[in-house]
Amino acid sequence: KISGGSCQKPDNVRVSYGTAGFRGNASGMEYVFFRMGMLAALRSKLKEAAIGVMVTASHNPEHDNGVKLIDPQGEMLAQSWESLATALANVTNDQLIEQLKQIIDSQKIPLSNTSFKEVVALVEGIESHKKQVMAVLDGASAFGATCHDHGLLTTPQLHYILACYNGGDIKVDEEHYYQNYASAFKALLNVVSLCKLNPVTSPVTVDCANGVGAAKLTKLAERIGANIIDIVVYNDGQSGKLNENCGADYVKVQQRAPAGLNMEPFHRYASFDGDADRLIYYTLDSDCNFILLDGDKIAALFATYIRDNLKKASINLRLGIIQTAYANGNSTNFLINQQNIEIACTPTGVKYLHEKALTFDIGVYFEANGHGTVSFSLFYLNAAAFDPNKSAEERFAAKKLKLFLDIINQTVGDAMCDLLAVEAILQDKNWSVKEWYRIYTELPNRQAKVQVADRRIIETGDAERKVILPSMLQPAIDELVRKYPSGRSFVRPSGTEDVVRVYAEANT
Ligand SMILES: CC(=O)N[C@H]1[C@@H](OP(=O)(O)O)O[C@H](CO)[C@@H](O)[C@@H]1O
Repeated sequence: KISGGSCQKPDNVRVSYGTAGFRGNASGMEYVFFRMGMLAALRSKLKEAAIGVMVTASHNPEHDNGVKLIDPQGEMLAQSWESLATALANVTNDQLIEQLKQIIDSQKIPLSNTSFKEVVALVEGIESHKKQVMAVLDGASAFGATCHDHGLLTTPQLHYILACYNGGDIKVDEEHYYQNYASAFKALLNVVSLCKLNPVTSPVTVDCANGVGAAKLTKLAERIGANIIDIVVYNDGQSGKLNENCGADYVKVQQRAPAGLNMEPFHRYASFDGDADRLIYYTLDSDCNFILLDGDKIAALFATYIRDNLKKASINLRLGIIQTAYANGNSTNFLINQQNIEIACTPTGVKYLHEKALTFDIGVYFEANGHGTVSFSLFYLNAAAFDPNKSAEERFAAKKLKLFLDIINQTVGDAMCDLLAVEAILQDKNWSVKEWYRIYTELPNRQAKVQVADRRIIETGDAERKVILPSMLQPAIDELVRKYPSGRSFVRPSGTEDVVRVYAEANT
């Protein structure tokens, strides 16, 4: 009763599966994992046993209308999401589990390892991350992969561990991550505080969006030591819901603090997103106006710090900043006109920024929403830090820069590492958040999303800054924008949600 689907997966998982256990409330990757896991579970554990009701669903809603529901005799029961929902409404989880049990009993299938109870757990609906982990482990084991389950991690921690693993360090684990970045941070602070009379010791309060970052940041802070950095964790997930009125995206888009956070002027506040790959800072000015220090400002801080130290070390490397259309116009002006730093603009999505960053010797890339990092090779800096032909001052700047870059997680934007990097620069420059946000003033801006019948009719060009189709749209935007000094606006279909995003900024 295995029926073809159109998931673009390797041959042995090409058929995409779920069972009637799918109640229509899983979505996106969760559903893909769920289907893969169920496929593997069914094929390997139940030996392709017939099952009362099967669903095949396609990745692509244009194929097969997205979904099919077939009974064991091959009879088509439903062929659209709507009819599926109706058909499934008559099958309870209990009934499905009962069916699975009967199949197992009747076929006398020996169950091993991850077994029937996990299939049942998938069907019953347990915490989503456990479902996903089991589904992936099951799916991967079924086609012979060796799996290492590292438990709950932030997204960047997982990237870090994988990068170490691919680099040959197969024993690497979560603790390795903390030790690596805690010691890198301490090493830089050791160097910078020696030449400073008045270290910045005020706390930084971090809204962890009630996500996985809370527990991980607490561990990292413990490894560094409270005498070196004072991190207060807010929204640690004990009571609030993930991303509900909090988190980096909420703060960035709403331009306001997470609910319930009592802020003091000029204190430092930061927000992670749920999986801790985005970071933004914010504070209040003396009139209690909310001041956002987003990905653009973090990029500007990183890039100017790197540039200044490259100069002091007399190292000639090509430094670039990569932005997207969402970068505030004044951040672009500041970097190009005042700082003379090279800028590139790519379409939205860190994979594009990352790729472009690699074309520079040192590439600083950030989306305005706080997702970003730095790509570099330490080769020149290591050499310069020990070059006897350089002056002590030059060697010192090279060493400092190397220590700074040691704090960066190059594999992907990492809220924890980026936080440490910001804190280290502020310490080194003896800056409060006030000096930092004053490097330039953002143009006032708004971001909105609009539901349309079919977002795919909008095609963009020039790194998503111009609409190509429908052809009447760009002239209409231009006409509106012309009315406002420093006005800029663009429209693009989202790549992750069924909406069209609209961005606008201007002098007022
Ligand atoms: C304006 C905005 O924040 N867009 C986000 C969002 O993409 P959209 O294609 O705009 O839906 O999700 C992406 C993935 O997280 C992120 O990389 C990107 O920056």
